[in-house]
Amino acid sequence: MQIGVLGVQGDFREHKLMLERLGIASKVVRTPEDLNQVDGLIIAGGESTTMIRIMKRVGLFDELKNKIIKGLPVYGTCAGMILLSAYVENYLQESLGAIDIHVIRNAYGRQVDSFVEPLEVKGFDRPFEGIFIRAPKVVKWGSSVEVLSELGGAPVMLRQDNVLVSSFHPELTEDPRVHEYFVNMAKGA
Ligand SMILES: NC(=O)CC[C@H](N)C(=O)O
Repeated sequence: MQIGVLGVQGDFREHKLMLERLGIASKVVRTPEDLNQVDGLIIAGGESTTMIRIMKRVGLFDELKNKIIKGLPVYGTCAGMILLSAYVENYLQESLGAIDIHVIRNAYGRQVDSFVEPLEVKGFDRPFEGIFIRAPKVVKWGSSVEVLSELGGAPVMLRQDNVLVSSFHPELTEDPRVHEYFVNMAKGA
């Protein structure tokens, strides 16, 4: 089993390190061909508009969309969550429509308003340190979406079948539990 980390932009190296810590083989994905070699994909935080532009240029946008429909397990953090969402409410931009959520970009404020908050996550026996950096807020979600964690009434970690998203950054902590959760998803556990 090999997990891909979308390497077009953003803090994908931190995700790769986390997978390495878990003893999981990983690969930086930059082309549609790379995508054929992975059993799951992580989309890091960064700038969603830049990521879409690069993905379209290299043919990754449509290819990834098809693969997700066919069942490829994906996990998007922050900008990755925006990319996977069904609809971005406050900017005119495309998204992959992989999970039935509506998001508002930068809803928690600017870079200087970044914050850390302990989160209760379904299935975790102790809180997870949620790091929020210009995070998106989920404002609508469908009935087939499972909320795994919330903060102040807004979901911050959600799953729909093969798609996992979080508005926070577990790759910036020392805690591998969210990545472990995704690896188990990719293994079909
Ligand atoms: N840390 C992040 O990924 C920030 C996301 C960024 N604000 C966006 O809208 O794309």
